[in-house]
Amino acid sequence: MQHVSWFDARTLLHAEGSLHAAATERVALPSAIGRVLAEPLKSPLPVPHYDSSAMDGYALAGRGPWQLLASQESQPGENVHRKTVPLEAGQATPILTGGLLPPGADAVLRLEHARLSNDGDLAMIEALPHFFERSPHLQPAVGDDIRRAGEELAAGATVLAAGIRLGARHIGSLATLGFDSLPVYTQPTVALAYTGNEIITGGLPGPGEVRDAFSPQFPFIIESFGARVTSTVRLQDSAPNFHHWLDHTAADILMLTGGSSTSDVDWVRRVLTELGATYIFESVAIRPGHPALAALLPDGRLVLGLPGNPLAAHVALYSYLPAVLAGIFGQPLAQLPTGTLTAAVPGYSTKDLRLIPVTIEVTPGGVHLTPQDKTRSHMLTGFASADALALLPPEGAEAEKNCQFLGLPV
Ligand SMILES: Nc1nc2c(c(=O)[nH]1)N[C@H]1C(S)=C(S)[C@@H](COP(=O)(O)OP(=O)(O)OC[C@H]3O[C@@H](n4cnc5c(N)ncnc54)[C@H](O)[C@@H]3O)O[C@H]1N2
Ligand code: MOO
Repeated sequence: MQHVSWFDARTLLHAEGSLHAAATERVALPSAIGRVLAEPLKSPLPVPHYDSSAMDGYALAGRGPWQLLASQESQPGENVHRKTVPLEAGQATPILTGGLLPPGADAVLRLEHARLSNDGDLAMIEALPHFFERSPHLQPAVGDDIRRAGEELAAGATVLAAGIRLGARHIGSLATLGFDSLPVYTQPTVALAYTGNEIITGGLPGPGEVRDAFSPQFPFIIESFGARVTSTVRLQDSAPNFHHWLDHTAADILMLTGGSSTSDVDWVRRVLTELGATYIFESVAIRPGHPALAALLPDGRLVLGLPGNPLAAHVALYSYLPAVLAGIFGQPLAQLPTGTLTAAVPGYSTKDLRLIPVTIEVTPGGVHLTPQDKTRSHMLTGFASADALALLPPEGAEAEKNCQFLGLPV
Protein backbone atom coordinates (compact mmCIF):
# COMPACT_ATOMS: atom_id res chain seq x y z
CA MET A 1 0.00 0.00 0.00
CA GLN A 2 1.64 3.23 -1.12
CA HIS A 3 0.37 5.69 1.44
CA VAL A 4 2.04 9.06 0.88
CA SER A 5 2.01 12.55 2.31
CA TRP A 6 0.07 15.27 0.50
CA PHE A 7 3.34 16.96 -0.44
CA ASP A 8 4.78 13.73 -1.81
CA ALA A 9 1.57 13.02 -3.74
CA ARG A 10 1.90 16.38 -5.48
CA THR A 11 5.62 16.00 -6.09
CA LEU A 12 5.17 12.51 -7.55
CA LEU A 13 2.41 13.69 -9.87
CA HIS A 14 4.41 16.72 -10.93
CA ALA A 15 7.37 14.47 -11.74
CA GLU A 16 5.09 12.12 -13.68
CA GLY A 17 3.65 15.05 -15.64
CA SER A 18 7.18 16.26 -16.46
CA LEU A 19 7.80 12.96 -18.26
CA HIS A 20 4.91 13.75 -20.63
CA ALA A 21 5.75 17.27 -21.78
CA ALA A 22 2.93 18.75 -23.87
CA ALA A 23 3.45 19.35 -27.60
CA THR A 24 3.25 22.86 -29.02
CA GLU A 25 0.64 24.24 -31.41
CA ARG A 26 -0.27 27.68 -32.76
CA VAL A 27 -3.73 29.03 -32.07
CA ALA A 28 -5.48 32.26 -33.05
CA LEU A 29 -5.33 35.00 -30.44
CA PRO A 30 -8.87 34.68 -28.98
CA SER A 31 -8.45 30.91 -28.65
CA ALA A 32 -5.26 31.36 -26.64
CA ILE A 33 -7.10 32.64 -23.53
CA GLY A 34 -6.53 30.11 -20.76
CA ARG A 35 -3.76 28.32 -22.66
CA VAL A 36 -0.13 28.03 -21.52
CA LEU A 37 2.43 29.91 -23.57
CA ALA A 38 5.02 27.53 -25.02
CA GLU A 39 7.71 30.04 -26.03
CA PRO A 40 8.81 33.44 -24.75
CA LEU A 41 7.24 36.27 -26.74
CA LYS A 42 9.30 39.19 -28.00
CA SER A 43 7.66 42.31 -29.28
CA PRO A 44 7.96 42.47 -33.08
CA LEU A 45 7.46 46.24 -32.92
CA PRO A 46 8.53 49.13 -30.75
CA VAL A 47 5.56 50.22 -28.62
CA PRO A 48 4.04 52.55 -29.61
CA HIS A 49 5.20 51.76 -33.09
CA TYR A 50 5.04 55.33 -34.45
CA ASP A 51 5.21 58.88 -33.09
CA SER A 52 1.65 60.08 -32.54
CA SER A 53 -0.50 62.62 -30.77
CA ALA A 54 -1.84 61.84 -27.29
CA MET A 55 -4.70 64.36 -27.69
CA ASP A 56 -7.08 65.85 -30.23
CA GLY A 57 -5.68 69.25 -31.20
CA TYR A 58 -2.92 70.67 -33.35
CA ALA A 59 0.54 69.38 -34.18
CA LEU A 60 2.97 72.28 -33.86
CA ALA A 61 6.43 73.10 -35.18
CA GLY A 62 8.56 75.74 -33.44
CA ARG A 63 7.21 78.60 -31.38
CA GLY A 64 3.74 80.17 -31.90
CA PRO A 65 1.60 81.74 -32.99
CA TRP A 66 1.35 79.20 -35.77
CA GLN A 67 -0.04 79.33 -39.24
CA LEU A 68 -2.71 76.65 -39.42
CA LEU A 69 -2.32 74.40 -42.44
CA ALA A 70 -5.70 72.94 -43.32
CA SER A 71 -5.85 69.18 -43.20
CA GLN A 72 -6.37 67.55 -46.57
CA GLU A 73 -9.90 66.66 -47.64
CA SER A 74 -10.90 63.26 -46.38
CA GLN A 75 -13.41 60.76 -47.70
CA PRO A 76 -16.02 59.13 -45.44
CA GLY A 77 -14.49 55.99 -43.92
CA GLU A 78 -10.96 57.08 -44.73
CA ASN A 79 -8.25 56.52 -42.10
CA VAL A 80 -7.32 60.13 -41.38
CA HIS A 81 -4.86 59.04 -38.68
CA ARG A 82 -2.36 58.30 -41.43
CA LYS A 83 -2.89 61.60 -43.23
CA THR A 84 -0.49 64.35 -42.46
CA VAL A 85 1.44 67.27 -43.90
CA PRO A 86 5.06 68.13 -43.10
CA LEU A 87 5.45 71.22 -40.92
CA GLU A 88 8.00 73.98 -40.84
CA ALA A 89 8.71 76.19 -37.84
CA GLY A 90 5.68 78.39 -37.16
CA GLN A 91 3.18 76.01 -38.73
CA ALA A 92 0.48 73.79 -37.23
CA THR A 93 -2.01 71.26 -38.53
CA PRO A 94 -5.04 69.55 -36.95
CA ILE A 95 -4.36 66.15 -35.47
CA LEU A 96 -6.45 63.48 -33.73
CA THR A 97 -5.56 61.32 -30.73
CA GLY A 98 -3.36 58.56 -32.13
CA GLY A 99 -2.82 60.45 -35.38
CA LEU A 100 0.58 60.14 -37.09
CA LEU A 101 2.79 63.01 -36.00
CA PRO A 102 3.72 65.14 -39.04
CA PRO A 103 7.41 65.41 -39.93
CA GLY A 104 8.77 68.57 -38.28
CA ALA A 105 6.19 68.62 -35.44
CA ASP A 106 7.63 68.92 -31.94
CA ALA A 107 4.55 69.31 -29.72
CA VAL A 108 0.77 69.00 -29.67
CA LEU A 109 -1.58 71.73 -28.50
CA ARG A 110 -4.86 70.39 -27.13
CA LEU A 111 -7.99 71.64 -28.85
CA GLU A 112 -9.32 73.25 -25.68
CA HIS A 113 -6.01 75.08 -25.05
CA ALA A 114 -6.03 76.75 -28.48
CA ARG A 115 -7.48 79.94 -29.92
CA LEU A 116 -8.08 80.36 -33.65
CA SER A 117 -7.76 83.72 -35.36
CA ASN A 118 -7.08 85.17 -38.80
CA ASP A 119 -4.11 87.17 -39.97
CA GLY A 120 -5.22 88.52 -43.31
CA ASP A 121 -5.92 85.42 -45.40
CA LEU A 122 -3.98 83.16 -43.06
CA ALA A 123 -5.71 81.02 -40.43
CA MET A 124 -3.64 81.33 -37.26
CA ILE A 125 -3.57 79.49 -33.98
CA GLU A 126 -2.23 80.48 -30.56
CA ALA A 127 -1.92 78.75 -27.21
CA LEU A 128 -4.21 80.13 -24.47
CA PRO A 129 -1.51 81.41 -22.11
CA HIS A 130 -3.25 80.67 -18.79
CA PHE A 131 -2.97 76.92 -19.52
CA PHE A 132 0.81 77.25 -19.81
CA GLU A 133 1.67 79.41 -16.81
CA ARG A 134 4.52 77.09 -15.85
CA SER A 135 6.04 76.97 -19.35
CA PRO A 136 8.72 79.53 -20.22
CA HIS A 137 6.98 80.78 -23.38
CA LEU A 138 3.39 80.29 -22.22
CA GLN A 139 2.91 77.58 -24.82
CA PRO A 140 3.48 73.82 -25.08
CA ALA A 141 7.04 72.62 -24.48
CA VAL A 142 8.78 70.34 -26.96
CA GLY A 143 7.33 66.82 -26.62
CA ASP A 144 4.08 67.85 -24.93
CA ASP A 145 1.22 65.45 -25.68
CA ILE A 146 3.31 63.39 -28.06
CA ARG A 147 3.56 59.62 -27.70
CA ARG A 148 7.04 58.68 -28.85
CA ALA A 149 7.66 55.41 -30.69
CA GLY A 150 9.26 52.86 -28.37
CA GLU A 151 8.58 54.76 -25.13
CA GLU A 152 6.64 51.79 -23.71
CA LEU A 153 8.78 48.95 -25.12
CA ALA A 154 11.74 48.57 -27.47
CA ALA A 155 11.33 46.26 -30.45
CA GLY A 156 12.57 42.80 -29.48
CA ALA A 157 11.84 43.27 -25.76
CA THR A 158 10.53 40.13 -24.06
CA VAL A 159 6.88 40.67 -23.23
CA LEU A 160 5.91 37.30 -21.76
CA ALA A 161 7.90 34.34 -20.50
CA ALA A 162 7.19 30.77 -21.60
CA GLY A 163 5.03 28.79 -19.19
CA ILE A 164 2.65 31.56 -18.21
CA ARG A 165 -1.06 30.95 -18.38
CA LEU A 166 -2.57 33.45 -20.82
CA GLY A 167 -5.40 35.52 -19.40
CA ALA A 168 -7.84 37.70 -21.30
CA ARG A 169 -5.79 40.83 -20.51
CA HIS A 170 -2.63 39.38 -22.01
CA ILE A 171 -4.48 38.96 -25.29
CA GLY A 172 -5.38 42.64 -25.59
CA SER A 173 -1.79 43.64 -25.06
CA LEU A 174 -0.49 41.06 -27.56
CA ALA A 175 -3.01 42.22 -30.17
CA THR A 176 -1.58 45.75 -29.97
CA LEU A 177 1.86 44.27 -30.65
CA GLY A 178 0.61 42.71 -33.88
CA PHE A 179 0.34 39.03 -32.90
CA ASP A 180 -2.28 37.02 -34.81
CA SER A 181 -1.55 33.62 -33.32
CA LEU A 182 0.45 32.31 -30.39
CA PRO A 183 2.55 29.21 -29.66
CA VAL A 184 0.82 27.34 -26.83
CA TYR A 185 1.07 23.90 -25.30
CA THR A 186 -1.53 21.39 -26.41
CA GLN A 187 -4.08 20.74 -23.70
CA PRO A 188 -3.80 17.43 -21.89
CA THR A 189 -7.08 15.58 -22.28
CA VAL A 190 -9.19 14.40 -19.36
CA ALA A 191 -11.95 11.78 -19.46
CA LEU A 192 -14.31 11.83 -16.50
CA ALA A 193 -16.34 8.99 -15.06
CA TYR A 194 -18.76 9.55 -12.19
CA THR A 195 -19.78 6.52 -10.16
CA GLY A 196 -22.49 6.03 -7.58
CA ASN A 197 -25.78 4.20 -8.27
CA GLU A 198 -27.36 6.42 -5.64
CA ILE A 199 -26.53 9.61 -7.56
CA ILE A 200 -29.29 11.51 -9.34
CA THR A 201 -28.71 14.48 -11.63
CA GLY A 202 -31.86 16.54 -11.19
CA GLY A 203 -34.71 17.35 -8.82
CA LEU A 204 -35.00 16.83 -5.09
CA PRO A 205 -33.22 13.69 -3.88
CA GLY A 206 -35.17 11.28 -1.70
CA PRO A 207 -33.67 9.37 1.27
CA GLY A 208 -30.82 7.18 0.02
CA GLU A 209 -30.46 9.30 -3.10
CA VAL A 210 -27.85 12.04 -3.54
CA ARG A 211 -27.75 14.92 -6.00
CA ASP A 212 -24.61 14.86 -8.14
CA ALA A 213 -22.20 17.43 -6.73
CA PHE A 214 -19.56 16.94 -9.44
CA SER A 215 -20.85 16.86 -12.99
CA PRO A 216 -22.29 20.41 -13.05
CA GLN A 217 -18.91 22.04 -12.44
CA PHE A 218 -16.00 19.56 -12.58
CA PRO A 219 -15.47 20.02 -16.34
CA PHE A 220 -15.33 23.79 -15.85
CA ILE A 221 -12.81 23.50 -12.99
CA ILE A 222 -10.68 21.03 -14.94
CA GLU A 223 -10.66 23.22 -18.05
CA SER A 224 -9.84 26.27 -16.00
CA PHE A 225 -6.70 24.41 -14.86
CA GLY A 226 -5.68 24.19 -18.53
CA ALA A 227 -6.78 20.67 -19.50
CA ARG A 228 -9.55 19.71 -21.96
CA VAL A 229 -12.40 17.44 -20.95
CA THR A 230 -12.96 15.10 -23.87
CA SER A 231 -15.62 12.80 -22.45
CA THR A 232 -17.79 12.31 -19.39
CA VAL A 233 -19.72 9.21 -18.47
CA ARG A 234 -21.79 8.02 -15.56
CA LEU A 235 -20.72 4.50 -14.62
CA GLN A 236 -22.97 2.14 -12.76
CA ASP A 237 -20.85 0.79 -9.91
CA SER A 238 -19.37 -2.41 -11.25
CA ALA A 239 -15.95 -3.81 -12.06
CA PRO A 240 -16.85 -4.72 -15.69
CA ASN A 241 -18.13 -1.17 -16.35
CA PHE A 242 -14.94 0.35 -15.01
CA HIS A 243 -12.81 -2.18 -16.86
CA HIS A 244 -14.63 -1.38 -20.12
CA TRP A 245 -14.29 2.37 -19.58
CA LEU A 246 -10.54 2.12 -18.94
CA ASP A 247 -10.11 -0.13 -21.97
CA HIS A 248 -12.07 2.08 -24.37
CA THR A 249 -11.36 5.63 -23.33
CA ALA A 250 -8.63 7.62 -24.99
CA ALA A 251 -7.38 10.50 -22.82
CA ASP A 252 -4.16 11.50 -21.13
CA ILE A 253 -5.84 11.48 -17.74
CA LEU A 254 -8.75 9.26 -16.73
CA MET A 255 -10.47 10.71 -13.71
CA LEU A 256 -12.95 8.75 -11.67
CA THR A 257 -15.10 9.95 -8.77
CA GLY A 258 -16.18 7.60 -5.98
CA GLY A 259 -15.50 3.94 -5.55
CA SER A 260 -12.10 4.66 -4.06
CA SER A 261 -12.42 3.30 -0.54
CA THR A 262 -11.30 -0.16 0.50
CA SER A 263 -14.62 -1.80 1.27
CA ASP A 264 -15.75 -4.91 -0.63
CA VAL A 265 -18.07 -3.01 -2.97
CA ASP A 266 -15.19 -0.83 -4.14
CA TRP A 267 -13.86 -2.45 -7.27
CA VAL A 268 -11.63 0.30 -8.55
CA ARG A 269 -8.45 -1.04 -7.03
CA ARG A 270 -9.30 -4.58 -8.15
CA VAL A 271 -9.68 -3.55 -11.80
CA LEU A 272 -6.53 -1.45 -11.74
CA THR A 273 -4.61 -4.43 -10.46
CA GLU A 274 -6.17 -6.67 -13.15
CA LEU A 275 -5.08 -4.22 -15.83
CA GLY A 276 -1.49 -4.18 -14.59
CA ALA A 277 -1.59 -0.54 -13.48
CA THR A 278 1.31 0.76 -11.43
CA TYR A 279 0.35 2.88 -8.46
CA ILE A 280 1.91 6.30 -7.99
CA PHE A 281 0.07 6.36 -4.68
CA GLU A 282 -2.83 4.40 -3.27
CA SER A 283 -3.90 6.81 -0.57
CA VAL A 284 -2.81 10.12 0.91
CA ALA A 285 -2.28 11.07 4.55
CA ILE A 286 -4.82 13.90 4.58
CA ARG A 287 -8.34 14.57 5.78
CA PRO A 288 -10.59 14.86 4.01
CA GLY A 289 -9.55 12.97 0.93
CA HIS A 290 -7.36 10.11 2.13
CA PRO A 291 -8.70 7.47 -0.33
CA ALA A 292 -7.50 9.37 -3.44
CA LEU A 293 -5.31 7.32 -5.76
CA ALA A 294 -3.10 7.80 -8.80
CA ALA A 295 -1.95 5.00 -11.08
CA LEU A 296 -0.37 4.53 -14.48
CA LEU A 297 -1.85 2.13 -17.00
CA PRO A 298 0.67 0.13 -19.01
CA ASP A 299 0.08 2.39 -22.04
CA GLY A 300 0.98 5.52 -20.02
CA ARG A 301 -2.51 6.90 -19.34
CA LEU A 302 -2.81 8.33 -15.85
CA VAL A 303 -5.74 7.31 -13.66
CA LEU A 304 -6.76 9.68 -10.88
CA GLY A 305 -9.30 8.31 -8.44
CA LEU A 306 -11.09 10.95 -6.39
CA PRO A 307 -12.96 9.98 -3.24
CA GLY A 308 -16.75 10.05 -3.45
CA ASN A 309 -17.38 12.30 -0.45
CA PRO A 310 -17.94 15.70 -2.06
CA LEU A 311 -15.48 17.82 -0.07
CA ALA A 312 -12.87 15.05 -0.21
CA ALA A 313 -13.28 14.89 -4.01
CA HIS A 314 -12.83 18.64 -4.41
CA VAL A 315 -9.79 18.66 -2.13
CA ALA A 316 -8.23 15.92 -4.27
CA LEU A 317 -9.13 17.66 -7.55
CA TYR A 318 -7.54 20.98 -6.50
CA SER A 319 -4.54 19.24 -4.95
CA TYR A 320 -3.52 16.81 -7.68
CA LEU A 321 -4.66 17.81 -11.14
CA PRO A 322 -2.81 21.18 -11.11
CA ALA A 323 0.33 19.35 -9.95
CA VAL A 324 0.24 16.94 -12.93
CA LEU A 325 -0.55 19.76 -15.35
CA ALA A 326 2.29 21.93 -14.06
CA GLY A 327 4.65 19.04 -14.84
CA ILE A 328 3.18 18.57 -18.33
CA PHE A 329 3.45 22.32 -19.04
CA GLY A 330 7.05 22.51 -17.80
CA GLN A 331 6.10 24.74 -14.88
CA PRO A 332 7.45 24.37 -11.34
CA LEU A 333 5.12 23.09 -8.68
CA ALA A 334 3.50 26.21 -7.22
CA GLN A 335 4.99 27.40 -3.94
CA LEU A 336 2.36 27.57 -1.22
CA PRO A 337 1.71 30.98 0.32
CA THR A 338 1.20 31.41 4.05
CA GLY A 339 -1.26 33.30 6.21
CA THR A 340 -2.39 33.50 9.83
CA LEU A 341 -5.50 31.91 11.23
CA THR A 342 -8.08 34.30 12.67
CA ALA A 343 -9.62 31.57 14.85
CA ALA A 344 -8.54 28.33 16.47
CA VAL A 345 -9.24 25.01 14.74
CA PRO A 346 -9.85 22.08 17.10
CA GLY A 347 -7.84 18.86 16.81
CA TYR A 348 -8.91 15.77 14.91
CA SER A 349 -8.77 12.08 15.71
CA THR A 350 -6.35 10.91 12.99
CA LYS A 351 -2.68 11.69 12.45
CA ASP A 352 -3.31 13.12 8.99
CA LEU A 353 -2.66 16.60 7.64
CA ARG A 354 -5.92 18.50 7.41
CA LEU A 355 -7.06 20.73 4.59
CA ILE A 356 -9.58 23.16 5.99
CA PRO A 357 -11.61 25.55 3.81
CA VAL A 358 -10.83 29.16 4.75
CA THR A 359 -11.69 32.60 3.47
CA ILE A 360 -8.80 34.99 2.85
CA GLU A 361 -8.59 38.62 3.85
CA VAL A 362 -5.53 40.63 2.92
CA THR A 363 -4.81 43.66 5.12
CA PRO A 364 -1.69 45.81 5.60
CA GLY A 365 -1.02 43.52 8.60
CA GLY A 366 -0.83 40.39 6.45
CA VAL A 367 -2.91 37.56 5.02
CA HIS A 368 -5.67 36.38 7.34
CA LEU A 369 -7.32 32.99 7.01
CA THR A 370 -10.74 32.49 8.56
CA PRO A 371 -11.68 28.83 8.97
CA GLN A 372 -15.14 27.93 7.71
CA ASP A 373 -17.45 25.68 9.63
CA LYS A 374 -19.50 22.85 8.09
CA THR A 375 -16.40 21.38 6.56
CA ARG A 376 -16.67 17.66 7.14
CA SER A 377 -15.93 15.35 4.24
CA HIS A 378 -19.53 15.15 2.98
CA MET A 379 -20.22 18.89 3.36
CA LEU A 380 -19.86 21.53 0.66
CA THR A 381 -21.55 24.58 2.19
CA GLY A 382 -18.41 25.89 3.93
CA PHE A 383 -16.20 25.07 0.95
CA ALA A 384 -18.60 26.85 -1.42
CA SER A 385 -17.59 30.27 -0.13
CA ALA A 386 -13.97 29.47 0.76
CA ASP A 387 -10.99 31.05 -1.02
CA ALA A 388 -8.36 28.48 -0.05
CA LEU A 389 -7.60 25.27 1.82
CA ALA A 390 -5.41 25.84 4.89
CA LEU A 391 -2.93 23.07 5.70
CA LEU A 392 -3.19 22.29 9.41
CA PRO A 393 -1.70 19.66 11.66
CA PRO A 394 -4.01 16.94 13.04
CA GLU A 395 -3.82 18.35 16.55
CA GLY A 396 -5.48 21.56 15.37
CA ALA A 397 -4.15 25.09 15.66
CA GLU A 398 -4.51 28.19 17.80
CA ALA A 399 -5.67 31.51 16.41
CA GLU A 400 -2.74 33.55 15.00
CA LYS A 401 -0.92 30.41 13.89
CA ASN A 402 0.90 30.84 10.60
CA CYS A 403 0.09 28.15 8.05
CA GLN A 404 0.43 27.33 4.37
CA PHE A 405 -2.59 27.36 2.11
CA LEU A 406 -3.61 26.13 -1.32
CA GLY A 407 -5.59 28.74 -3.25
CA LEU A 408 -8.91 27.85 -4.85
CA PRO A 409 -8.73 29.95 -8.01
CA VAL A 410 -12.03 28.73 -9.47
N1 LIG B 1 -15.11 1.48 6.27
C1 LIG B 1 -14.68 2.62 5.71
N2 LIG B 1 -15.57 3.40 5.10
C2 LIG B 1 -15.17 4.55 4.55
C3 LIG B 1 -13.81 4.92 4.61
C4 LIG B 1 -12.90 4.06 5.23
O1 LIG B 1 -11.70 4.34 5.30
N3 LIG B 1 -13.38 2.91 5.76
N4 LIG B 1 -13.43 6.10 4.06
C5 LIG B 1 -14.45 7.12 4.01
C6 LIG B 1 -14.01 8.24 3.30
S1 LIG B 1 -12.91 9.21 4.11
C7 LIG B 1 -14.41 8.54 2.06
S2 LIG B 1 -13.90 9.96 1.29
C8 LIG B 1 -15.32 7.69 1.35
C9 LIG B 1 -14.76 7.36 -0.01
O2 LIG B 1 -15.72 6.63 -0.64
P1 LIG B 1 -15.67 6.26 -2.15
O3 LIG B 1 -14.61 7.03 -2.86
O4 LIG B 1 -15.63 4.80 -2.27
O5 LIG B 1 -17.01 6.86 -2.70
P2 LIG B 1 -18.48 6.32 -2.55
O6 LIG B 1 -18.52 5.26 -1.52
O7 LIG B 1 -18.98 6.02 -3.88
O8 LIG B 1 -19.19 7.61 -2.02
C10 LIG B 1 -18.91 8.18 -0.77
C11 LIG B 1 -19.95 9.23 -0.47
O9 LIG B 1 -19.88 10.23 -1.46
C12 LIG B 1 -21.11 10.41 -2.10
N5 LIG B 1 -20.93 10.73 -3.50
C13 LIG B 1 -20.35 9.97 -4.45
N6 LIG B 1 -20.40 10.59 -5.64
C14 LIG B 1 -21.06 11.75 -5.44
C15 LIG B 1 -21.45 12.80 -6.29
N7 LIG B 1 -21.20 12.77 -7.60
N8 LIG B 1 -22.11 13.85 -5.75
C16 LIG B 1 -22.39 13.89 -4.42
N9 LIG B 1 -22.03 12.91 -3.57
C17 LIG B 1 -21.38 11.86 -4.08
C18 LIG B 1 -21.80 9.07 -1.94
O10 LIG B 1 -23.18 9.17 -2.10
C19 LIG B 1 -21.38 8.68 -0.55
O11 LIG B 1 -22.15 9.35 0.40
O12 LIG B 1 -15.55 6.48 2.01
C20 LIG B 1 -15.75 6.62 3.40
N10 LIG B 1 -16.09 5.36 3.94
O1 MOO C 1 -10.75 11.23 3.85
MO1 MOO C 1 -12.41 11.13 3.60
O2 MOO C 1 -11.84 11.51 2.11
O3 MOO C 1 -12.37 12.11 5.00
O4 MOO C 1 -13.68 12.03 3.29
